[in-house]
Amino acid sequence: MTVPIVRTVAELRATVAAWRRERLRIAVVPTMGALHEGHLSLVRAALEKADRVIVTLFVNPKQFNSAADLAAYPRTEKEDAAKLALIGAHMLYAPDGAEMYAAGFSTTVSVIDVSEGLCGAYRPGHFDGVATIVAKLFLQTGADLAFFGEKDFQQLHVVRRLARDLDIPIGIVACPTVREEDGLAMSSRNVRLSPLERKAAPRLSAILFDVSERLSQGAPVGDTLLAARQAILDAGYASVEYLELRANDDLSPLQSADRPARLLVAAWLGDIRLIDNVCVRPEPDAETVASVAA
Ligand SMILES: Nc1ncnc2c1ncn2[C@@H]1O[C@H](COP(=O)(O)OP(=O)(O)OP(=O)(O)O)[C@@H](O)[C@H]1O
Ligand SMILES: CC(C)(CO)[C@@H](O)C(=O)[O-]
Ligand code: BAL
Repeated sequence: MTVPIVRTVAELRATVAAWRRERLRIAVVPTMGALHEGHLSLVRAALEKADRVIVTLFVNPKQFNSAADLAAYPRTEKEDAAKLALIGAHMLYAPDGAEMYAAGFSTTVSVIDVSEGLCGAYRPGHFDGVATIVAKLFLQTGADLAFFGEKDFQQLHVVRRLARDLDIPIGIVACPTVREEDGLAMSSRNVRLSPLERKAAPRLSAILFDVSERLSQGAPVGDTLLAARQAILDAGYASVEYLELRANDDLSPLQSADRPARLLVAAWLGDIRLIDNVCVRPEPDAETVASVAA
């Protein structure tokens, strides 16, 4: 089994046009490759909701803040294609840099507000790079639906705002974070952790879950987050960039967990930057709302 690999916008458009003539529903799953179960969960979710699923693979230089991080980013296209073929994706769209950014490329898509603070504060220009490439991928594929992981929670908000503000007719679907058995959020960068760092890594999610529980029971936000920062450092992390409570729906800063919220963190383990987030006071699901109303 193989998955067709498409390298050019022209070939992508020709295939999409043929699918459109058959009135097929098309989904896109943007990635930077080095696919793991987190990515595959997005592809499976897309396969459930659409007739054709395009997975994109482009290590986007415009969203990296450091040349070393870009150079070290894992590139495993052959293995990625094999994984996608196995689960039945319909296309791997893997353009090269010149196809995406032709000579003289001069446009930046910049989403304000939701891109400020959190990762936006520590990775200047990052979300401009993300918004620019995601806008291109949406317009190139013309997909009906796009699937993103909650692991990159701020990115999810940026992409939703981008589609809304630019009237791009695409539904953004959020998928839950997939974790290793020990709780570590799956990430392509995890392979760069040393064995010792990999052992320490899951303390981050354990602390997040613990703090989330305490905040939803009314623990004071300031003191609880201060103690949690120290606990992350005690677990072997070199530094904590941010550990913040934000509103689930618009990412505004919160001083108390009196509405559905997210606890978001970025921390360095050795020279690897890890991010994670968990919900605090999850939104009641439709069934709970119905039973309370009854
Ligand atoms: N553990 C995960 N669970 C669910 N979705 C994920 C997970 N990891 C990544 N994704 C999603 O996959 C898509 C592509 O992400 P990306 O290729 O950057 O992978 P990554 O593992 O997040 O890599 P890295 O964070 O090291 O750049 C994004 O929508 C991202 O949110
Ligand atoms: C959305 C994305 C593929 C854009 O390059 C990237 O930011 C990612 O992998 O999350
Ligand atoms: N998952 C977000 C991609 C990045 O770290 O650049």
